[in-house]
Amino acid sequence: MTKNDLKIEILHKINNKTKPPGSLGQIEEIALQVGMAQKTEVPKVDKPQALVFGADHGVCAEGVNPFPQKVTELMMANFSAGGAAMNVFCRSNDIPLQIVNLGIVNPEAKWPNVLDKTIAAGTKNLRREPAMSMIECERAMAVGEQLARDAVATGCNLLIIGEMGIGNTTSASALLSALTAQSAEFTVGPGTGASPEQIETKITVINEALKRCQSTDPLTILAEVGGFEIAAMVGVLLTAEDLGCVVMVDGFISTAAALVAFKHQPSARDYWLFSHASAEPAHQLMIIELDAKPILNLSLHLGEGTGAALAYPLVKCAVAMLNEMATFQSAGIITE
Ligand SMILES: O=C(O)c1ccc[n+]([C@@H]2O[C@H](COP(=O)([O-])O)[C@@H](O)[C@H]2O)c1
Ligand SMILES: Cc1cc2nc[nH]c2cc1C
Repeated sequence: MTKNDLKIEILHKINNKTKPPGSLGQIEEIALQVGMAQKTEVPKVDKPQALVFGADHGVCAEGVNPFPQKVTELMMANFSAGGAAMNVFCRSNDIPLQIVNLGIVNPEAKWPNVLDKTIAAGTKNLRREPAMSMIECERAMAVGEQLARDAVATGCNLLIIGEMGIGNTTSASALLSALTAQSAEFTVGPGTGASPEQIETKITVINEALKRCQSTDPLTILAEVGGFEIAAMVGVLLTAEDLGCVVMVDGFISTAAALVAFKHQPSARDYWLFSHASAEPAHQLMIIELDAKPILNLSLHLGEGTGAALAYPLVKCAVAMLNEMATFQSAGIITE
């Protein structure tokens, strides 16, 4: 069956359900997108897998973040113990959660239930030099790709991505600026609660990084101003198309990863669901650039994959609608 034939078939199925046409709004669009991604009119999202990537950022040396860098490590311990918001939401919605350490400043730190895929003890300071070498960036992307492949090989039919890394809103804003030629004044925001002075510093830091990094290649830009956890998410997002697996994108930082992946491989975008509109103001600019339609709008700005874990039940309902809801014919409802 061609792609277009499948689309017509799924739309026909949705339109014959016992409801006025289009009355389930975006739920109908989600059902269509998941069916198209899985190349079937009977898709499944009953085996989700959340992958949350943690890493530290050298740019913290510039004082761009209100919370101390050490919080990345402390939060890894919190994830390990099951106490973070993402642990709670995943447990509530029966989503298996894998935390992955891509490289925090303390190389000694190890935790139960946290996969150690350390690339280096945090990135370099992107104000002064490339955050990663191209080799490090490719290695981090390969971690994401391999985990996505392993998950799908063991039956996963929906991936959720999230991140944790103090300082990573500066990377996300820098990626947005570099990829869309928008000045840092428009792409920088409060992150975890930056003061007006810290926001000014973020803008200066990004402007200096952009002066150094003149490349237009998305993966070079990723290495220059991104982070290990962002690169790992890019790896997952780029693999989705090959796997025919939907990836649920979370907030500001994971959408920055989506922007990198989209600029590198535009066709992969059809495999991503945007779970929510982040309260970080420049997320809106990313959403416009990606022509995305976030599912939720709850003023979230935590990251970790929390928005995606919260939106997952709606995706489940969209698929259940497609698979289980009666049609006018099966319910015996005659309309003419
Ligand atoms: O996902 C979002 O929309 C979001 C918006 C602002 C902050 N965060 C989280 O906050 C951390 C980065 O914030 P900052 O201020 O240290 O750059 C990082 O761990 C992110 O997960 C996440
Ligand atoms: C406590 C805390 C938890 C987080 N989770 C994701 N980003 C975070 C940032 C902070 C500061």
